[in-house]
Amino acid sequence: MGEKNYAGERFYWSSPDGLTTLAGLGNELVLQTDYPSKERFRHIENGWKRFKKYVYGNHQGSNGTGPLLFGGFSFDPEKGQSETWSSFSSGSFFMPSMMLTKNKYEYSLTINKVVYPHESPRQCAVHFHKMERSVHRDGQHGAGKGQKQSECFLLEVASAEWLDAVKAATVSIKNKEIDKVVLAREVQLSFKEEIDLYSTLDSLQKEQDSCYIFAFENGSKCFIGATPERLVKKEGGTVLSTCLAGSIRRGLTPSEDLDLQNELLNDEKNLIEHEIVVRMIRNSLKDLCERVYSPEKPVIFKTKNIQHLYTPVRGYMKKESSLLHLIEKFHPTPALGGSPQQAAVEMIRDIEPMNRGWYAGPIGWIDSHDNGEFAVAIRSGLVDGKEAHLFAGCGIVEESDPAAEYQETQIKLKPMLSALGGNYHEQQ
Ligand SMILES: C=C(O[C@H]1C=CC=C(C(=O)O)[C@@H]1O)C(=O)O
Ligand SMILES: [Mg+2]
Repeated sequence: MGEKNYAGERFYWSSPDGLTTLAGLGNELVLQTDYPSKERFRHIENGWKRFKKYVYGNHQGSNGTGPLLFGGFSFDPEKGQSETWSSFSSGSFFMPSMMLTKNKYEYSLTINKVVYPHESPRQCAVHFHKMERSVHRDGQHGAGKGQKQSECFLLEVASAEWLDAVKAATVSIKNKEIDKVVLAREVQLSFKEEIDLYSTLDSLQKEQDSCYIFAFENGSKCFIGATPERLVKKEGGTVLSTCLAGSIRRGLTPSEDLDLQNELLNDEKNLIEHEIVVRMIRNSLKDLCERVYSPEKPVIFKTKNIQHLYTPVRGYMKKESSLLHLIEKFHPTPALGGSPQQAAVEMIRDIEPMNRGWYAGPIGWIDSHDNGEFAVAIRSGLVDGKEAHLFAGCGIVEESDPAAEYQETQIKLKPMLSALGGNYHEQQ
């Protein structure tokens, strides 16, 4: 919805448990940062704090209603700019002019307005009425025209270099320079026709119901995806994070699927990949929380195309720590970066043959009470007219085999390829 008045200024978010769905229109307030360091999290936080001092009324609505920010951060602010991501800052958030929230079965409409000194209360009241009426008028838009089987050329970017990088990483791990690093690659798509964002979102929503579905529109570009990985959810003093790392394909029959599940639960290479993430998240939370709970062993998490090892981690904070501070502590977890964190990020910067932009960065929302939820923007793509850039990565550990990791990225690309609905032809 909102295409006529708000194209380029829209977002969509839905969490897998169906608890919170948000659709926002219009950039009523924009907070952006280009700080090339961890300072970027505080920069956004300070901007939001300053703004909140002037928020009228004490909003006590349910989750994801009232004035809130939606946005995200790039993976690595020190990587430098690229043509593809040129309009994306290292952190960018907006408070929508209008937002529809669905909490399970309850719908709420939020209208935000920044009031300037010259505006009278009457003018504001007229504005709120107008906005509310526009929702009813605009409500019928948004059904996807359907882009199924649109012809599309698919170009694998630097896959030979990526395989070399995976090999080089396993050598560094054997030499004890690093424990784990996540390496990602890019695929470029050129469609004959404009990509239909509605159909894409619709397919993701239907096909990837165990994932967070997100779309962040920025001018003519839209960053969109279906990620299974929560970074952090904060509700009052309760913090929930999720470790998702270690993967295997889905079986073609229920019994093959179960065999693969058992194989993954007992596979040493994948258990190491996973354990490194759990250790880091647990330790980060222990610094901030008086109690941290997580099961001893991972369980299986399935999406339509892939199965993962999964460990939830929950903590109760000692003293209030902000959501953006939690993001600063966690990002990037070893599910996206590696371990040790700094060495892994530097290695990615040096040997990964692409610029991640917002891929694998934190994306989500934060309300005026500092509650909110962020996911890690994987299984995602940047859509621009007829073009799309898709990304997929793998956790590399000592036992990693480049060809097997390549296969894993192929599976991770499937959700976006399917949602975009192309009839794909490989371009050499
Ligand atoms: C980096 C990605 O996946 C991460 C999340 C889950 C499992 C992963 C793995 O098994 O390698 C990755 O760490 C991606 O999908 O691009
Ligand atoms: Mg893996």
